[in-house]
Amino acid sequence: MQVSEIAARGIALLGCGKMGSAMLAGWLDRGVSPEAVWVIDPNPTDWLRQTGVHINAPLPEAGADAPGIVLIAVKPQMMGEALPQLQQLGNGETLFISVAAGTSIATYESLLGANTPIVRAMPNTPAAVGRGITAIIGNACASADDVTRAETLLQAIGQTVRLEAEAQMDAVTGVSGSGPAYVFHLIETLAAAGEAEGLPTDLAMQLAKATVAGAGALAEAAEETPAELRVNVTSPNGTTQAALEVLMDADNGFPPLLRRAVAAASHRSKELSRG
Ligand SMILES: NC(=O)C1=CN([C@@H]2O[C@H](COP(=O)(O)OP(=O)(O)OC[C@H]3O[C@@H](n4cnc5c(N)ncnc54)[C@H](O)[C@@H]3O)[C@@H](O)[C@H]2O)C=CC1
Ligand SMILES: O=C(O)[C@@H]1CCC=N1
Repeated sequence: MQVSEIAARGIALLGCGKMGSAMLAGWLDRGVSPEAVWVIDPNPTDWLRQTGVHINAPLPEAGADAPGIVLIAVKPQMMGEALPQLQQLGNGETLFISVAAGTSIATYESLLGANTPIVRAMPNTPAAVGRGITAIIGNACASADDVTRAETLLQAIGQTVRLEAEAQMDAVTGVSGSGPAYVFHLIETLAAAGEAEGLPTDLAMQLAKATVAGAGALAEAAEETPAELRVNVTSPNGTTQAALEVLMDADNGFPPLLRRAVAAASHRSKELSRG
């Protein structure tokens, strides 16, 4: 199934910030007609205005002309204000897809009606360059076709994976949803450490960015596991071993630090779902 076929019945996009605009850009690149997209956002950007999509125009009414898909990409805190205008499309043919962190399927069912097909998704910001990864799960009303349509739409911004249970979404959010921020912080701190060792600021940042991007690309392309790739860099008694003795320390190294960071993100995701 092509994205343009899925969009033929119309897509309403609620919220067109970082995530919404990455998805919209991916769909338009894949041949979706701007005429098929209705964006609702009180702060349309210049980029959005020049796409030719409908902006804050009245949505086609519920029934035969209703959009086939509503994609919700507002902040969880804005949901109470933003969602009521779409309630009339609940309990019908329209498939709702949400990328909001910590907003549970049960919350949408209570707002839109228990007979509403809903797919909950968790993308990440490398979506902006088509390199995101999005985990998805449908509710009991979502048919196999609904989940496939959601998956195809989200593949416009990168890979997708299907979850077995909604409960996995909190851990997914802690690993891949928030994960790009951990990697960006790794780049910042690697560059700062290079500067502390005497490198000029720009050179240290260039080295740190290229190292993280190159290692990421190698980890994805190589047949070896990340652990094997790590061993390949590490000469006995060499420089890498000296660094890894610090980083792999069981009490103060990466393992307990990342364990705590991912647990904190997952915990916050659970708190958000409780409202
Ligand atoms: N940024 C990230 O790394 C990720 C974000 N998400 C989720 O994606 C959703 C959107 O996040 P971002 O795009 O980062 O936020 P953002 O702040 O860039 O975009 C939110 C958009 O919603 C619009 N908005 C505010 N009130 C509205 C209303 N009443 N009706 C319609 N639109 C309204 C804002 O004008 C803004 O353009 C959030 O729910 C977040 O949890 C999910 C995964 C990763
Ligand atoms: O920080 C957040 O809550 C969102 C969800 C995942 C990434 N950003």
